[in-house]
Amino acid sequence: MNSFQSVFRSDLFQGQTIVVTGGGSGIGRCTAHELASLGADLALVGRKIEKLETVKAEIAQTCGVKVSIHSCDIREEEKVTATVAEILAEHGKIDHLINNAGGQFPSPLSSINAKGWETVVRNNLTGGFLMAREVFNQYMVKNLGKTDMSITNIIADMWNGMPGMGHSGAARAGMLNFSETASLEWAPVRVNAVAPGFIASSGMDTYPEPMKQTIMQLDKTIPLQRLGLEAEVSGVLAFLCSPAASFISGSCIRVDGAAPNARRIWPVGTGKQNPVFNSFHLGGVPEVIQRRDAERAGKK
Ligand SMILES: CCCCCCC/C=C/C(=O)SCCNC(=O)CCNC(=O)[C@H](O)C(C)(C)COP(=O)(O)OP(=O)(O)OC[C@H]1O[C@@H](n2cnc3c(N)ncnc32)[C@H](O)[C@@H]1OP(=O)(O)O
Ligand SMILES: NC(=O)C1=CN([C@@H]2O[C@H](COP(=O)(O)OP(=O)(O)OC[C@H]3O[C@@H](n4cnc5c(N)ncnc54)[C@H](OP(=O)(O)O)[C@@H]3O)[C@@H](O)[C@H]2O)C=CC1
Repeated sequence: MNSFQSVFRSDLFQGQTIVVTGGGSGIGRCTAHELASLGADLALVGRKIEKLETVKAEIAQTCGVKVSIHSCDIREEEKVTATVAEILAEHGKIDHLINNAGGQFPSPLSSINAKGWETVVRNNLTGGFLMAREVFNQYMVKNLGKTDMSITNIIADMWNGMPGMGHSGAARAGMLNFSETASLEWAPVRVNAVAPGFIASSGMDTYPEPMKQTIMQLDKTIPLQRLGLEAEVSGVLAFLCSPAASFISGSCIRVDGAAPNARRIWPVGTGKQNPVFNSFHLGGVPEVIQRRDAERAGKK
């Protein structure tokens, strides 16, 4: 990625500092490029410093914004407190926090032990809470009303449950509720959630090959007929930090191609490629009903 072409105005975040957790790969890396291309100074947080160094070097090739990098496991309370203090010492301010770091291991519920459950809940709920609390307490609460500030929590499109993702789904549901409560307690700081569906991100490479193959074939079940792109999430994250979203708080924006709307009762899409849809908008007795009645009659 040599340069990021954003749809937003190139000086949108000039003079602002934005913290992106998980900025070393996938959606976080893409978001870092997008925000930097819009003039934001960045603080990138992740466990592996080498990944953050690479993204910092990539951004340095394309724009002159300030980028600081911070090795921190967001599950470690003391480390999070120290990291936010470090960011403030370097940048002097935090206008927006994008709580993107997260992840899980796929496993059926019956095989998850207490340590594994705890690991994933800490990664996708406690860690985001700690980051948000520290950014709010150390900076935002002292600057309320002076400028538009926001916190955006990445969750995941796991509505109605997802086999293999029980621990993560429970944590993400918690993160959504945390976002809603924080939007009440911390106003006028805007607190929102973004729920990506299946995104073809580098994060997908962490899954075993058979699962990746299954995910690649999910495009047929998604109404928009494809997986999402990292940039389609980063665009929404940039929007939520921008003045265009100044009256949006306590919300969750889904970025999922309408995947949860397709309940797999019948095929998705309209027009000739969808035999079920065709069968009942032409008037008369739909073909499916005729077939059902014929089958029933045959069974008598
Ligand atoms: C079904 C479709 C799936 C699509 C989902 C779509 C939505 C979501 C998409 C994404 O999230 S994309 C992002 C992808 N990236 C990741 O998910 C990150 C990959 N995972 C990790 O980095 C790590 O697994 C972790 C979750 C951060 C945990 O790492 P950590 O180093 O902290 O823990 P470990 O020491 O490895 O393990 C601790 C503990 O957890 C249990 N455990 C770990 N792995 C497994 C496993 N594969 N199966 C069962 N249990 C596991 C276990 O109790 C570990 O303790 P020990 O046994 O090692 O003592
Ligand atoms: N791709 C998808 O389809 C979807 C992704 N999501 C979520 O979006 C977010 C980004 O995912 P994606 O870019 O795809 O995947 P990645 O695995 O590429 O990104 C996750 C990032 O989070 C960092 N991270 C993970 N755990 C911690 C931790 N404990 N402390 C600090 N940093 C951590 C990782 O860096 P490091 O290893 O250096 O710590 C990594 O850079 C995640 O929360 C993911 O669960 C949600 C729905 C769908």
